[in-house]
Amino acid sequence: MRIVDRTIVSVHDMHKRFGENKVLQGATISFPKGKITAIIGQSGTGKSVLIKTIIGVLTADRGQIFYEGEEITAAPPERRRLIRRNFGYLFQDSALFDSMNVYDNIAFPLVETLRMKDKRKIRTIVEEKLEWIGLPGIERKLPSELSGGMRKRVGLARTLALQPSVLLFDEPTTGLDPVLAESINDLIVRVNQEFGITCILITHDIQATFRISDYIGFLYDGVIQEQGVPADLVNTDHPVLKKFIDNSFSTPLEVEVTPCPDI
Ligand SMILES: Nc1ncnc2c1ncn2[C@@H]1O[C@H](COP(=O)(O)OP(=O)(O)OP(=O)(O)O)[C@@H](O)[C@H]1O
Repeated sequence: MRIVDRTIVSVHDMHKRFGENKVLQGATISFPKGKITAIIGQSGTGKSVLIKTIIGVLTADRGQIFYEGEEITAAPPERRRLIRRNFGYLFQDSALFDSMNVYDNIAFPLVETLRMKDKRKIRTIVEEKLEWIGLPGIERKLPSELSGGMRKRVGLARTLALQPSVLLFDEPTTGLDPVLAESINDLIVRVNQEFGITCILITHDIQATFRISDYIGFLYDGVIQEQGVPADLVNTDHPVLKKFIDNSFSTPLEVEVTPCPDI
């Protein structure tokens, strides 16, 4: 494993089972600060479960999660809640409130989570974020009036309004046509480059993953089997990962191989 960047979030020896279904069986992974890291693996291997334990939607049976060196899993509930404010999450279905227009959807967490009261400030943030996602002026629209790609963008605007340090994306391009999927991938790169936000990504779009990620972790059998820069994974000796990558690419994969010092 080659990681040369400072870690912001790490998961150590994570275990999670649902009845007899042992999903995570000692998963350990580090997420370098200010980088894009993707978790790949076959369907049903527990990628969503892993990121849901990171943001606290699911509670792990065993294991530790650290943020900036502080163990979230050992922190008292109030402290845990505060630390997790640094995390944003873009749900697969964007999770917008259907009965609220775009403005209220984006303003909602500012009022509810940050207890912001200054209406002018809230308006400025909402307008800024809509501008940034390339959809200015849609404040009055309802989610039902938006396309799938637009809903994803609005979901992203809402998450960005809270200024997270770490943003987790669960299948951000699923259900979108290739052009829209590409535009969402571009936005992930922009989120990372313009705001320096650490991005954690799970996706079935393996081609895009290898293109936009700085690091990739391969989850199999409840464990992160390998983590490294894309070129490391392409050149893996791990038979299952090798097969997974071969099956994911119909055309030969081109990954720029840059020298990367070992630590
Ligand atoms: N809340 C839950 N209750 C019971 N079982 C669950 C729950 N959430 C996930 N699972 C099970 O955990 C396993 C891993 O699911 P998960 O959604 O994390 O897989 P995944 O790797 O993200 O798959 P995909 O790539 O298809 O989205 C599956 O067998 C799933 O049925």
